[in-house]
Amino acid sequence: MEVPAIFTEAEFYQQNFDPQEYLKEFYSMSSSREGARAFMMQNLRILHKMFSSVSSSEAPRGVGWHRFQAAQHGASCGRHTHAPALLRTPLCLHTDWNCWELEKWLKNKAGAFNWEPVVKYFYELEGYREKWAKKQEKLRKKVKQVLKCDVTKAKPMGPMSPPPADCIISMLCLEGACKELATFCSALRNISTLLKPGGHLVTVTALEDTYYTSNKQAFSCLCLQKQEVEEAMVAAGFEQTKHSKQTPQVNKSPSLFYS
Ligand SMILES: C[S@@+](CC[C@H](N)C(=O)[O-])C[C@H]1O[C@@H](n2cnc3c(N)ncnc32)[C@H](O)[C@@H]1O
Repeated sequence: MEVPAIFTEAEFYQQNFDPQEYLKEFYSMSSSREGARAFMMQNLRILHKMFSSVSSSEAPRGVGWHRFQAAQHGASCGRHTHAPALLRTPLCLHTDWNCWELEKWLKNKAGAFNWEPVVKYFYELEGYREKWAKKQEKLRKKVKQVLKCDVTKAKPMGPMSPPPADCIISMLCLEGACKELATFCSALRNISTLLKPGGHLVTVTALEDTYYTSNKQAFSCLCLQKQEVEEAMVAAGFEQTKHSKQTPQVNKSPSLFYS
Protein backbone atom coordinates (compact mmCIF):
# COMPACT_ATOMS: atom_id res chain seq x y z
CA MET A 1 0.00 0.00 0.00
CA GLU A 2 1.19 3.54 -0.75
CA VAL A 3 1.27 6.82 1.12
CA PRO A 4 -2.16 8.50 0.64
CA ALA A 5 -2.01 11.14 -2.10
CA ILE A 6 -3.78 13.67 0.12
CA PHE A 7 -3.19 13.88 3.88
CA THR A 8 -6.02 11.99 5.58
CA GLU A 9 -7.34 14.57 8.02
CA ALA A 10 -10.23 14.69 10.53
CA GLU A 11 -13.13 14.21 8.11
CA PHE A 12 -11.41 11.29 6.43
CA TYR A 13 -11.26 9.50 9.80
CA GLN A 14 -14.94 10.15 10.34
CA GLN A 15 -15.71 8.42 7.04
CA ASN A 16 -13.06 5.72 6.84
CA PHE A 17 -11.64 4.75 10.23
CA ASP A 18 -13.24 1.60 11.57
CA PRO A 19 -12.33 1.28 15.26
CA GLN A 20 -13.52 -2.32 15.53
CA GLU A 21 -11.20 -3.38 12.70
CA TYR A 22 -8.36 -1.26 14.08
CA LEU A 23 -8.72 -2.89 17.48
CA LYS A 24 -8.78 -6.36 15.95
CA GLU A 25 -5.60 -5.63 14.05
CA PHE A 26 -3.63 -3.96 16.82
CA TYR A 27 -5.12 -5.07 20.15
CA SER A 28 -6.22 -8.66 19.73
CA MET A 29 -2.77 -9.87 20.89
CA SER A 30 -2.99 -12.48 18.21
CA SER A 31 0.17 -14.45 17.47
CA SER A 32 -0.58 -13.94 13.77
CA ARG A 33 0.19 -10.22 14.26
CA GLU A 34 3.36 -10.52 16.24
CA GLY A 35 4.63 -7.01 15.40
CA ALA A 36 1.47 -5.28 16.64
CA ARG A 37 1.37 -7.48 19.73
CA ALA A 38 5.00 -6.74 20.63
CA PHE A 39 4.52 -3.00 20.08
CA MET A 40 1.39 -2.87 22.22
CA MET A 41 2.99 -4.90 25.02
CA GLN A 42 6.07 -2.74 24.97
CA ASN A 43 4.01 0.45 25.17
CA LEU A 44 2.10 -0.94 28.13
CA ARG A 45 5.30 -1.97 29.89
CA ILE A 46 6.81 1.46 29.40
CA LEU A 47 3.67 3.25 30.57
CA HIS A 48 3.43 0.91 33.54
CA LYS A 49 7.03 1.65 34.46
CA MET A 50 6.53 5.37 33.98
CA PHE A 51 3.48 5.53 36.21
CA SER A 52 5.01 3.16 38.76
CA SER A 53 8.02 5.44 39.07
CA VAL A 54 5.83 8.29 40.26
CA SER A 55 5.61 8.16 44.02
CA SER A 56 2.11 8.35 45.46
CA SER A 57 2.74 11.90 46.67
CA GLU A 58 3.54 12.99 43.13
CA ALA A 59 0.77 10.97 41.47
CA PRO A 60 -1.59 12.97 39.29
CA ARG A 61 -4.94 13.46 40.96
CA GLY A 62 -6.85 12.98 37.74
CA VAL A 63 -6.10 11.78 34.28
CA GLY A 64 -7.74 12.82 31.04
CA TRP A 65 -7.30 10.97 27.82
CA HIS A 66 -7.88 11.54 24.18
CA ARG A 67 -7.20 7.98 23.17
CA PHE A 68 -9.98 5.68 22.22
CA GLN A 69 -9.06 2.31 23.68
CA ALA A 70 -11.02 2.10 26.86
CA ALA A 71 -9.24 -0.89 28.30
CA GLN A 72 -5.88 0.37 27.37
CA HIS A 73 -6.75 3.69 28.92
CA GLY A 74 -7.38 2.05 32.18
CA ALA A 75 -4.65 -0.42 31.62
CA SER A 76 -2.01 2.11 30.87
CA CYS A 77 -3.01 4.26 33.79
CA GLY A 78 -2.63 1.38 36.15
CA ARG A 79 -2.59 2.38 39.74
CA HIS A 80 -3.99 5.78 38.95
CA THR A 81 -7.31 4.24 38.08
CA HIS A 82 -7.67 3.94 41.84
CA ALA A 83 -7.18 7.64 42.48
CA PRO A 84 -10.49 9.04 43.67
CA ALA A 85 -10.31 12.00 41.31
CA LEU A 86 -10.28 9.61 38.38
CA LEU A 87 -13.90 8.87 39.07
CA ARG A 88 -14.60 12.09 37.25
CA THR A 89 -12.35 11.35 34.33
CA PRO A 90 -13.73 11.88 30.84
CA LEU A 91 -12.44 9.90 27.87
CA CYS A 92 -12.04 12.00 24.78
CA LEU A 93 -12.25 10.51 21.31
CA HIS A 94 -12.21 11.81 17.83
CA THR A 95 -14.96 10.21 15.73
CA ASP A 96 -18.54 9.19 16.48
CA TRP A 97 -17.58 5.60 15.63
CA ASN A 98 -14.77 5.64 18.17
CA CYS A 99 -17.17 6.93 20.82
CA TRP A 100 -19.78 4.26 20.00
CA GLU A 101 -17.17 1.54 20.11
CA LEU A 102 -16.05 2.67 23.53
CA GLU A 103 -19.62 3.04 24.80
CA LYS A 104 -20.30 -0.56 23.76
CA TRP A 105 -17.41 -1.75 25.90
CA LEU A 106 -18.33 0.47 28.83
CA LYS A 107 -21.90 -0.86 28.80
CA ASN A 108 -20.67 -4.42 28.26
CA LYS A 109 -22.85 -4.75 25.17
CA ALA A 110 -22.82 -7.62 22.70
CA GLY A 111 -20.36 -7.03 19.87
CA ALA A 112 -17.98 -4.93 21.94
CA PHE A 113 -14.31 -5.54 21.34
CA ASN A 114 -12.86 -8.17 23.66
CA TRP A 115 -10.17 -6.48 25.72
CA GLU A 116 -9.58 -9.50 27.92
CA PRO A 117 -6.06 -10.42 26.72
CA VAL A 118 -4.87 -6.81 26.98
CA VAL A 119 -6.46 -6.22 30.37
CA LYS A 120 -5.03 -9.49 31.69
CA TYR A 121 -1.58 -8.54 30.45
CA PHE A 122 -1.76 -5.15 32.06
CA TYR A 123 -2.95 -6.44 35.40
CA GLU A 124 -0.22 -9.05 35.27
CA LEU A 125 2.28 -6.16 35.07
CA GLU A 126 0.50 -4.54 37.99
CA GLY A 127 0.66 -7.77 39.98
CA TYR A 128 -3.11 -8.42 39.89
CA ARG A 129 -3.54 -10.93 37.07
CA GLU A 130 -5.99 -13.05 39.03
CA LYS A 131 -8.21 -10.07 39.76
CA TRP A 132 -8.38 -8.75 36.20
CA ALA A 133 -12.13 -9.35 35.77
CA LYS A 134 -13.08 -7.46 38.94
CA LYS A 135 -10.71 -4.66 38.06
CA GLN A 136 -12.13 -4.41 34.56
CA GLU A 137 -15.62 -4.00 36.02
CA LYS A 138 -14.37 -1.31 38.37
CA LEU A 139 -12.72 0.47 35.51
CA ARG A 140 -15.93 0.45 33.46
CA LYS A 141 -17.74 2.15 36.30
CA LYS A 142 -15.07 4.77 36.76
CA VAL A 143 -15.48 6.30 33.33
CA LYS A 144 -18.03 9.01 33.77
CA GLN A 145 -18.03 10.69 30.38
CA VAL A 146 -17.08 10.02 26.79
CA LEU A 147 -16.41 13.24 24.91
CA LYS A 148 -15.54 14.01 21.34
CA CYS A 149 -12.35 15.87 20.67
CA ASP A 150 -10.36 17.31 17.81
CA VAL A 151 -6.82 18.26 18.74
CA THR A 152 -6.53 20.63 15.79
CA LYS A 153 -9.17 22.92 17.30
CA ALA A 154 -8.23 25.66 19.75
CA LYS A 155 -10.83 24.17 22.07
CA PRO A 156 -10.34 20.44 21.36
CA MET A 157 -13.47 19.45 23.22
CA GLY A 158 -15.60 22.34 22.06
CA PRO A 159 -17.30 24.86 24.31
CA MET A 160 -18.24 22.21 26.91
CA SER A 161 -14.68 21.45 28.00
CA PRO A 162 -14.34 19.52 31.23
CA PRO A 163 -12.28 21.04 34.08
CA PRO A 164 -8.52 21.06 33.41
CA ALA A 165 -6.82 17.69 33.98
CA ASP A 166 -3.67 16.75 35.87
CA CYS A 167 -2.59 14.39 33.13
CA ILE A 168 -3.50 13.67 29.52
CA ILE A 169 -2.43 10.55 27.66
CA SER A 170 -2.29 10.81 23.90
CA MET A 171 -1.24 7.71 22.00
CA LEU A 172 -0.33 7.69 18.30
CA CYS A 173 -2.88 10.39 17.45
CA LEU A 174 -1.10 13.67 16.84
CA GLU A 175 1.02 12.57 13.90
CA GLY A 176 -2.11 11.24 12.19
CA ALA A 177 -4.13 14.35 12.96
CA CYS A 178 -1.62 16.98 11.85
CA LYS A 179 -0.65 17.61 8.28
CA GLU A 180 2.27 19.93 9.00
CA LEU A 181 4.74 20.58 11.78
CA ALA A 182 3.04 23.92 12.48
CA THR A 183 -0.29 22.10 13.00
CA PHE A 184 1.46 19.57 15.24
CA CYS A 185 2.84 22.45 17.37
CA SER A 186 -0.53 24.13 17.62
CA ALA A 187 -2.23 20.80 18.46
CA LEU A 188 0.17 20.47 21.39
CA ARG A 189 -0.71 23.98 22.50
CA ASN A 190 -4.40 23.14 22.16
CA ILE A 191 -3.93 20.07 24.35
CA SER A 192 -1.98 22.07 26.89
CA THR A 193 -5.06 24.25 27.47
CA LEU A 194 -6.81 21.15 28.83
CA LEU A 195 -4.18 20.68 31.52
CA LYS A 196 -3.84 22.29 34.89
CA PRO A 197 -0.69 24.34 35.39
CA GLY A 198 2.06 21.80 36.09
CA GLY A 199 -0.04 19.01 34.54
CA HIS A 200 1.47 16.16 32.51
CA LEU A 201 1.14 15.09 28.91
CA VAL A 202 2.14 11.49 28.26
CA THR A 203 2.36 10.78 24.59
CA VAL A 204 3.54 8.08 22.21
CA THR A 205 4.43 9.49 18.83
CA ALA A 206 5.52 7.48 15.81
CA LEU A 207 8.72 8.84 14.34
CA GLU A 208 9.76 8.82 10.71
CA ASP A 209 6.55 7.20 9.51
CA THR A 210 4.61 8.60 6.57
CA TYR A 211 1.52 6.39 6.86
CA TYR A 212 0.00 3.38 8.55
CA THR A 213 -2.68 0.99 7.39
CA SER A 214 -5.80 -0.33 9.01
CA ASN A 215 -8.55 -2.38 7.42
CA LYS A 216 -6.79 -2.17 4.03
CA GLN A 217 -6.93 1.62 4.18
CA ALA A 218 -3.87 3.87 4.35
CA PHE A 219 -3.86 6.78 6.81
CA SER A 220 -1.29 9.55 6.62
CA CYS A 221 1.31 10.29 9.27
CA LEU A 222 3.24 13.49 9.59
CA CYS A 223 6.84 12.34 9.16
CA LEU A 224 8.52 13.52 12.35
CA GLN A 225 12.07 13.46 13.64
CA LYS A 226 12.66 13.11 17.35
CA GLN A 227 14.23 16.56 17.56
CA GLU A 228 11.20 18.14 15.89
CA VAL A 229 8.90 16.57 18.45
CA GLU A 230 11.13 17.72 21.29
CA GLU A 231 11.26 21.27 19.96
CA ALA A 232 7.50 21.35 19.39
CA MET A 233 6.95 20.19 22.99
CA VAL A 234 9.15 22.96 24.33
CA ALA A 235 7.50 25.53 22.04
CA ALA A 236 4.10 24.45 23.39
CA GLY A 237 5.36 25.05 26.93
CA PHE A 238 6.11 21.47 28.04
CA GLU A 239 9.17 20.44 29.98
CA GLN A 240 10.58 16.96 29.79
CA THR A 241 10.28 15.19 33.12
CA LYS A 242 12.90 12.94 34.62
CA HIS A 243 10.72 9.86 34.47
CA SER A 244 9.47 9.51 31.05
CA LYS A 245 11.65 9.95 28.05
CA GLN A 246 12.18 6.60 26.39
CA THR A 247 12.69 5.56 22.84
CA PRO A 248 11.57 2.02 22.19
CA GLN A 249 12.71 0.56 18.89
CA VAL A 250 10.07 -1.94 17.90
CA ASN A 251 8.49 -2.80 14.62
CA LYS A 252 10.41 -0.05 12.77
CA SER A 253 8.24 2.45 14.57
CA PRO A 254 10.27 4.31 17.15
CA SER A 255 8.16 6.27 19.55
CA LEU A 256 8.78 9.11 21.86
CA PHE A 257 7.44 9.37 25.37
CA TYR A 258 7.27 12.79 26.85
CA SER A 259 5.67 14.64 29.66
C1 LIG B 1 -3.37 5.32 14.85
S1 LIG B 1 -4.94 5.63 15.61
C2 LIG B 1 -4.39 5.57 17.30
C3 LIG B 1 -5.46 5.01 18.16
C4 LIG B 1 -5.09 4.77 19.60
N1 LIG B 1 -4.91 6.00 20.32
C5 LIG B 1 -3.92 3.83 19.80
O1 LIG B 1 -3.01 4.18 20.58
O2 LIG B 1 -3.90 2.74 19.24
C6 LIG B 1 -5.15 7.35 15.32
C7 LIG B 1 -6.31 7.95 16.07
O3 LIG B 1 -6.23 9.36 15.96
C8 LIG B 1 -7.55 9.87 15.93
N2 LIG B 1 -7.52 11.20 15.34
C9 LIG B 1 -7.35 11.53 14.03
N3 LIG B 1 -7.46 12.87 13.87
C10 LIG B 1 -7.70 13.38 15.13
C11 LIG B 1 -7.92 14.69 15.60
N4 LIG B 1 -7.90 15.74 14.77
N5 LIG B 1 -8.13 14.86 16.92
C12 LIG B 1 -8.13 13.80 17.77
N6 LIG B 1 -7.92 12.52 17.38
C13 LIG B 1 -7.71 12.32 16.06
C14 LIG B 1 -8.29 8.86 15.06
O4 LIG B 1 -9.68 8.92 15.22
C15 LIG B 1 -7.69 7.56 15.53
O5 LIG B 1 -8.47 7.04 16.58
